Amino acid sequence: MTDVPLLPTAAPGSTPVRVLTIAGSDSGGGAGIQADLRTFALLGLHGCVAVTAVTVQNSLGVSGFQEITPDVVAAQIDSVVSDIGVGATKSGMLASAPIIAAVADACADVGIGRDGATPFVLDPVCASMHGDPLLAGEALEELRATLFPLATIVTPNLDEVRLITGIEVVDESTQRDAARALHDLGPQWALVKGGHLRSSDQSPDLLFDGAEFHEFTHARIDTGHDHGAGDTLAAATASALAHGRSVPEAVAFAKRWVTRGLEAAYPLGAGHGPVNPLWRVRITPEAPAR
Ligand SMILES: Nc1ncnc2c1ncn2[C@@H]1O[C@H](COP(=O)(O)OP(=O)(O)O)[C@@H](O)[C@H]1O
Ligand SMILES: Cc1ncc(COP(=O)(O)O)c(N)n1
Repeated sequence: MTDVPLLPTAAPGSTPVRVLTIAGSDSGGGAGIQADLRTFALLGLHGCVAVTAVTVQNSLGVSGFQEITPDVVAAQIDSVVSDIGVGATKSGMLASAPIIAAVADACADVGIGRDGATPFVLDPVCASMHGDPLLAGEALEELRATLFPLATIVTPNLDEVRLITGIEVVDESTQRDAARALHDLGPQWALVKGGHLRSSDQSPDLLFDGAEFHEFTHARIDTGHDHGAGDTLAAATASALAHGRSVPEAVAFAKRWVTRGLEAAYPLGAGHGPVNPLWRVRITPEAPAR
């Protein structure tokens, strides 16, 4: 099992480091806001949420979703930041162009993003792992134009890289091309995740800041239970950034965290089970399986 050095935790009774996720709800509990909150809690952070959409989802796929109105999404961000304060923010499913525009305005207003004080991890979620759309097609341009330039780091998977840049990543060289193209869209750092690089026995994630490449890799884990892997990686990155880690340190930490979660992933329902951060909870004696 992968060794994960953990983040410092607050003493009982003292306020933990806070972090905000702007994302959709997954009724199956494996991805989206639920994955983010599992990661935040098990790393000892206090997670706040701005819900963008409620999906009807289980291990087999997403059968529908209801968007939250853009003004309510923006108001959640403002409400949390003005009172509770957050050390970092991550976004996931944003559903539509009007929600993206409202998120961009709200983040800029409260100092979230590369020119503000609060680091912003932008996971440009376009579809679920089952291929069900989670972002309107016409919203891609809004994402590129308004949120990419605000991001401290963007974390697309290879399908999202293709949609955003038109580049098909098949090897190390095209992964570098994609990182350059993503960086040109304005984020401080671009991370091209290699989880979908099925031709490799590795899962190489490539980080680029316009000058230097950093690679984070691990041997590919043979599991069909990888639901929520991207959300978990982005949530752990935001958690480490909230603790003041640099971007390369935060990604290195998050890569180990998601790898450990993939090693401990469990079956759920008839489809894909989730990445599992619950390995952190050690209850003895072990409960019998149900
Ligand atoms: N089978 C696997 N073995 C090891 N790491 C994986 C595997 N699948 C995904 N990962 C890692 O999980 C994280 C999420 O990656 P990816 O699956 O590409 O994103 P998404 O969940 O957004 O589709 C990345 O760090 C990736 O390298
Ligand atoms: C609400 C929500 N957010 C994000 C994902 C992506 O996760 P995955 O790629 O594992 O399906 C999802 N399925 N649902």
